[in-house]
Amino acid sequence: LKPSKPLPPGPRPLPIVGNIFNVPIDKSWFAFSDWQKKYGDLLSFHILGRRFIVINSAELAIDILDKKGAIYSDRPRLTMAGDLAGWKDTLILLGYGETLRKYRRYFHRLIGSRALMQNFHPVEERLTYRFLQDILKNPNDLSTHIRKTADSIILSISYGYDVQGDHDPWVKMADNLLSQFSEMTVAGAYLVDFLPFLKHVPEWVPGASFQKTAKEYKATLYQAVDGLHQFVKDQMAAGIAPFSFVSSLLGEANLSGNDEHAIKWSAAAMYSAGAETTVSALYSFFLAMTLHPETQKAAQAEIDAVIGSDRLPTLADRAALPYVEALSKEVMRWHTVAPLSIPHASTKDDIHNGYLIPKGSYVLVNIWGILHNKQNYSEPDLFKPERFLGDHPELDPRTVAFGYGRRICPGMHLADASIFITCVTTLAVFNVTKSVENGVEIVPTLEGLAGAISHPAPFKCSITPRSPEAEALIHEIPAH
Ligand code: HEM
Repeated sequence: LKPSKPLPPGPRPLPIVGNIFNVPIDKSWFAFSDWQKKYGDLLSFHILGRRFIVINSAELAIDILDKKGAIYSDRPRLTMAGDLAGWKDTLILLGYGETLRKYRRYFHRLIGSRALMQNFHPVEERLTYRFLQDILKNPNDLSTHIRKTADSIILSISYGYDVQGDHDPWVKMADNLLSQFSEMTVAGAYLVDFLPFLKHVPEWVPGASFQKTAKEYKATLYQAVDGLHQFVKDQMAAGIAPFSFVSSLLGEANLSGNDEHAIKWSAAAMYSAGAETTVSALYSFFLAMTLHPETQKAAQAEIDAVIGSDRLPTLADRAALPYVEALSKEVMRWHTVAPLSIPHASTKDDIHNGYLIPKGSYVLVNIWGILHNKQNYSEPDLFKPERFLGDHPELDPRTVAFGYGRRICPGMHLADASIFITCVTTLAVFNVTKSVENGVEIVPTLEGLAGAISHPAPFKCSITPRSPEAEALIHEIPAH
C-alpha cells in the first residue's frame, strides 16, 4: 500500500517529539473522549515517531479489531518488562502467532464459557462465603478481604492452591510480581523502552542499572511461575491434586515438553491479568452500594423474594435474579477497570474508512469512553441497573469491558462469575451504608485512579449484617 491516504485525525504534532505534550500521562482516556468530539471516533497521534491509533466507538472496535483480527492482534514490544524481565512469555504480552493461539485454546477449553465455569462454581462459592465471614469479623478491612478473595479464587482455579491465612507466601510473591510489572510498564519509566538497542549494554556500565533490576525481576517471575507449576505436579504425583486449570491440562495424555511449557505460561497469565482487575471491580461494587441505598434495597427485595432468608444464594440462582444480574452489569460499566484495554499492535498497513493505519501502530480502545458515551447510555455517570432491564436494554457493558478481537479477555467468564457471586451473597446478608464520623455522614465519590488497571480511590463505608438470621447464616458456613 502506498501511504497515499491520510492518517486518522488528531491534534497537530510538534517536530520529532510529536504529540508528547498533548497526551496526559495519567487518565488519558478523558482526553481521548474530548478529542472524539473534535476529531471523531478514530483518532491518531504520535510520540517520538511511535504511531498510536485510538478507537472511540464499539462499532469501529468490532470493524477493526474483530473483523480484521488477522492484522490487529499483535502486542507492543516492551523491552524492559518483556525482553529483559521475561514477561514476553506470558499470554498478555506474547506476540501474535501459533503459540498465542495454543495458550488461548487452553483458556477456551477450561474457562471459555459460562457453562464451563460451572466446574468452578463450588470454588467460587466456597471462597466468596469465606469472604462474607472475613467481612463479618472485620468489616473495616474491606479492601484487604477483597484482595485476598480475588487472589484465592484465581490461585485455586489456576493451580488448585488454597490460600492460607492473611500472609500467604505465594500471594505475597505474586503481589510482588505485579507491582514489579506495573513499575516497569509506567510510561517513560525505562529509557530502554524508547531506545531498545540499550538492552545490549552490560550491567556494569554506569547508567545500566536497569539490567540488574531486570535480572532480579526475571528471577522473581520464574520463581513464582516454576514454583506454582511444580506445586501442582507434586500434588498430582501424590494423587491429591484438586481439579484446576493446570492439573486438568497436565492430566491429558501425550503431552510434549513444549505443551507443558505452554501450560505453565498460560496459567501464569491468570494471576497477572485476573487478580487486580477483579479487585478493582469488586471494590467499585461496594462503592456503588454505599452511594445508592435505593438500588441496594431493590436488589435485596429480589433476593428475599426468590431465595428467602434461610440459605445463601449460589451461582445456580443467577437466571432467577434479573435485577441483581443488571446490577452486576452496571458494576462493569460504571467504574471502568481497564479504561484503555491493553494495546494491540498492527502487523500490516491498512486503510480503514479512507484513513491509513500504518503497520506497527499501537491500537488503543477507549473503553471508558464507550462505556460513558451518551449515545450508548442515558445519564452515563449515574449507577442505574434499570438501564439493562425492560424492552430496550442499553448496550451490555460486558461486550465492551473485556476488549475485542483475538485478544479479548480469556478470563471474562471467570471474572463475571466472581463479580456476580460477590454481589449477590453480599446483598443477601449485609447492608452497605455510608459511614458516620462524629455524627457526620461521609459521602464518597467515584474517582478512578490512574493506571492501566484503574482502581476506585479508597473510600469509607459501613458493612453490617442485615438481620440476626443473616448473621447466623454466615456463622453456619462450614469452616474452611
Ligand atoms: C473485571 C475483570 C476483568 C476485566 C475488566 C478484564 C479486562 C481485560 C481486557 C480489557 C483485556 C485486553 C483485551 C484486548 O487486548 O483486547 C484483558 C486481557 C486479558 N485478561 Fe482480562 N479482565 C478481567 C479479568 C480477568 C481474569 C479473571 C482473567 C484470568 C483468569 C483474565 C485474563 C486475561 C488475560 C490472560 C488477558 C490477555 C489476553 C491476550 O493477550 O491474548 N482477565 N482483560
